Amino acid sequence: MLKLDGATVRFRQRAALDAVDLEVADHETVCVLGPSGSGKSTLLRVVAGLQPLDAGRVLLGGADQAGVPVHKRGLGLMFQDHQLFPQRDVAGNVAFGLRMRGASRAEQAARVGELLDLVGLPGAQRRAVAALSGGEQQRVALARALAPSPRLLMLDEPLGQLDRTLRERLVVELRSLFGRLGTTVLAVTHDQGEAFALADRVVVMRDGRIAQTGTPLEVWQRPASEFVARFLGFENVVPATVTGTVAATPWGKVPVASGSPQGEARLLVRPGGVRLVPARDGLPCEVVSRTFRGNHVALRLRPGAGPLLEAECELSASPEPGDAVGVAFAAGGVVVLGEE
Ligand SMILES: Nc1ncnc2c1ncn2[C@@H]1O[C@H](COP(=O)(O)OP(=O)(O)OP(=O)(O)O)[C@@H](O)[C@H]1O
Repeated sequence: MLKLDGATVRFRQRAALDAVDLEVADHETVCVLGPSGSGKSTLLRVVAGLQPLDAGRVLLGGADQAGVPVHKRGLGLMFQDHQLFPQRDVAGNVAFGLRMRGASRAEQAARVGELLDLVGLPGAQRRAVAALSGGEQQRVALARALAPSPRLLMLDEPLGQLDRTLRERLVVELRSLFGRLGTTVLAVTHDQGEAFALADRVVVMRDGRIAQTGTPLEVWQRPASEFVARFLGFENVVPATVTGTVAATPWGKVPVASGSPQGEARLLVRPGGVRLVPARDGLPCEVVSRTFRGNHVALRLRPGAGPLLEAECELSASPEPGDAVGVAFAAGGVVVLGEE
């Protein structure tokens, strides 16, 4: 469906996109994630035809898009800077792309009704856009982008303005909607929770390049590098020397999976791989803090040597700050990271 082939954009000397290769298959939802300035918006703008390439190609359905203007690419755009038209009502906004294509009034009305049902705003045709909540406006923007049945739907921070509860609900609705419609989606977000909930595949960007691509589970379980691990919020990363299935670290010996890369490496211990045991049976640590996180407790532990350790435990088994605990490591929660 979509292919980027060595896509490069430079602003002055700096590459905002640096020879990016990316493919999105029919019916696939791909989320591009990355810190501010990593090139996410530039990537979307290049695909939309809003930003010319300095090198490389963008292909849609196998056809090179060089010289093809935005409105001829068959894309649905829901961008932060593409606000709704405040002077038009909901129906006027949703029908925008249909009018541009010369659809009859009857066709427009039927399609608008269908789309408002789809996004959970049945009967909202005549409502004023300014009188809608943020979440409702977001749904109208989505209906507008979907109206002309685009071959590729592109979303830039689709739920960026909304509060967390609404975002979490909408993300689930969006995923099921895209599944039902068979829409192909390329979305950009800096919120990993959103990307992981929405995507079939995530692409993590760093400085205009792809740092890792994989299913949400693959990236979460096996971050490719220290950059990706830290971007995902993991903090237990230390230097290590791996020999067989054991890594020597500042926290002592840590088991690693057989087949792990050998020698000097950076090592990630996911909080789930840190098990609490009686103080005399493991690495002795003091509990520095604990934070309730819904169904578990996040702990910060200070070992005798090495950096602080993040751990997780059940609500009912949680020690208190100041308590002495022991730590054992589980190989299933340990990842030998690749080179940056
Ligand atoms: N029009 C422009 N002129 C000059 N530099 C630009 C322009 N647009 C983007 N850049 C630079 O290109 C780099 C990538 O920007 P881009 O907006 O693609 O990042 P992003 O990952 O979308 O960031 P954010 O999450 O903050 O929106 C940044 O260093 C940015 O400053």
